Amino acid sequence: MLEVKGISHWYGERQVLRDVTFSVTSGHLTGFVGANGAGKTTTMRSILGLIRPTKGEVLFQGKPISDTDRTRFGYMPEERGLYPKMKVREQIIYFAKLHGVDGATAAKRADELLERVNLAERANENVEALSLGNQQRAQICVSLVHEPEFLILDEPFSGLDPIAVDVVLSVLQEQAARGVPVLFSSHQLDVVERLSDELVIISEGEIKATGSRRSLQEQHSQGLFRISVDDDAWILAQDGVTEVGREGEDLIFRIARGAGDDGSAGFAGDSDGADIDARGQAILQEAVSRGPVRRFNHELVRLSTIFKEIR
Ligand SMILES: Nc1ncnc2c1ncn2[C@@H]1O[C@H](COP(=O)(O)OP(=O)(O)OP(=O)(O)O)[C@@H](O)[C@H]1O
Repeated sequence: MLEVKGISHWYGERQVLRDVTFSVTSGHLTGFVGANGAGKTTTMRSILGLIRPTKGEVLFQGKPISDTDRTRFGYMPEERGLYPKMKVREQIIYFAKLHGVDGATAAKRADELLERVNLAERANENVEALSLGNQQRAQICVSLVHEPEFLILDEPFSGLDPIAVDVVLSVLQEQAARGVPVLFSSHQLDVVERLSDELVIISEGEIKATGSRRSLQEQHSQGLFRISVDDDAWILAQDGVTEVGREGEDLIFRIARGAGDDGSAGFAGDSDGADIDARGQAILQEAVSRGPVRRFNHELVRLSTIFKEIR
């Protein structure tokens, strides 16, 4: 496990990280999400020892992280780090040797990895001859060739086509399944929603939320419902009910906490989750009495909505 503890960082007068604290555990992918300039790269560079944060520390397996630990990390930098004029396979072998892997093992692993990311046919081309997506596949091979104990990837999915996203994703999932903690940053919420099990959300240098994607979504989904009926105007006229969006014939609406105390939709009283659910049920019953209900369910909030709410 890797723990980031209370990291704050200033560039000159400007504070860009504020008491950043989170951990990355093994067995799954952790998505590090934030808008451009939120502080993801600065945090990752602090973990890697490429910058020394003004305050705070990073622990690996419970101890302050050392340079030796870091040689066992795999890193994919945002600016990518390949030599344009070197052949793809040679380059993977070169980086493996830099990490102390012997030549024969490096060659074997390079071939396996190139096969794995569907790049074997391009193995003997110069990096600069490859598309950006293929360069990224090569970069993934470089970050994995020394069989790292921790993987840290800065925007590994940006600029990839859907097939390449699936290839990179399955490679990362294999690593996670091997027990390697994987931290990847992204500003693409749709990608993160699909890919990561654990989330760390950062905004303007501050951690806004951490936890499993599912539990964060559930936490932010209280009072959110989806219904499909012929006429739904009466629902939106209820106290505390607001429209969140529409998809086809479906209305997605939220019942506010503490709403309905005037008795609308039948319920007064406490503002807890059970009460909101009861109000949802009351709306369903009324909808059924008014005509056919094609769909009614609790709606799980999209990550993009959570992101807007907590930012
Ligand atoms: N070397 C530097 N000197 C001064 N300011 C910097 C430096 N590097 C980054 N910053 C600033 O620090 C803030 C955080 O940047 P950082 O690159 O960590 O964000 P990010 O979340 O990775 O963004 P992006 O998604 O755009 O890469 C930004 O406002 C950025 O302009």
